[in-house]
Amino acid sequence: MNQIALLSTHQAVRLEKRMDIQELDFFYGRDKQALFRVNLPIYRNRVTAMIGPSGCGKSTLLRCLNRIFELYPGQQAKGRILLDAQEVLSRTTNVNDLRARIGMVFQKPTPFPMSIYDNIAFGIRLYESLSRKQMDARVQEALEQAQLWGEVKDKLHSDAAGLSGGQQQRLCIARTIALKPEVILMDEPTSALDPIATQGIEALILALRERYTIVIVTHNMQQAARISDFTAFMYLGELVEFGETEQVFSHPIQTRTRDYVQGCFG
Ligand SMILES: Nc1ncnc2c1ncn2[C@@H]1O[C@H](COP(=O)(O)OP(=O)(O)OP(=O)(O)O)[C@@H](O)[C@H]1O
Repeated sequence: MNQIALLSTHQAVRLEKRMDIQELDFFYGRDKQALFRVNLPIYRNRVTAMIGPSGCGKSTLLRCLNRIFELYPGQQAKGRILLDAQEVLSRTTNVNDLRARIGMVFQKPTPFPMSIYDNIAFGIRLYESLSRKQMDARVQEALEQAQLWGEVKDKLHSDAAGLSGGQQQRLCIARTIALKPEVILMDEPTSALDPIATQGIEALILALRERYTIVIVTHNMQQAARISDFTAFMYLGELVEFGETEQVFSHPIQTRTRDYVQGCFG
């Protein structure tokens, strides 16, 4: 088992790596290199935030973790990414299975044009054939974990487009959870939401940490400070600093990190 002891501010805690990014380079076409030799551990049952100014490579890095970038021609990752012992970037890795193990939630809530129930059931049907009763239970479990069940249980067969923005984003999280992922990637999941809906999603992320490993890209440094255990600060495609969130924000080691978290640029 891949464990390390890390001395946190208050206590020594044992951490287990769920993913490990090693010497990762990323290219958009031939000429544009967007990531440079990134090394980063992702710890199990922790929230890792990626922060940094616009264009520094946060989303690119996130999109490498489940190989979603491969949906676009000309994009290439070089280096190594491990999910436990599995080589994420290997040609022999089945990307559909990988994307079930590593789910993704996007910036804008993107419910499918179908009922609330079918939004959840749709993805499950691609991977498993469940009886109606089993499917009902899975849909309910996913909506409960996403803290949406109470609000939608009486209208499961209504169009998902009728939900509020915050509810739609929780539905997208439920859709991801329903596939029983190990890791959930979130790319600016609250940037299209109002402050109340944002609070709801932040509380949900903290609750989900009990069961899942979460990686979140955020522009919002307060958000990173509120909800993450670890923070990675990126700049111009390089990982400048990685550490416990409290350390990165209160006692950054690198000058560029300090300038960024103190709002000197960004
Ligand atoms: N499809 C693309 N083709 C070419 N270059 C791209 C493409 N997508 C992103 N880039 C470039 O790659 C670099 C990293 O972009 P990326 O979107 O990962 O940054 P980011 O930190 O997530 O930015 P933001 O916070 O603005 O979303 C930038 O220089 C960007 O212009």
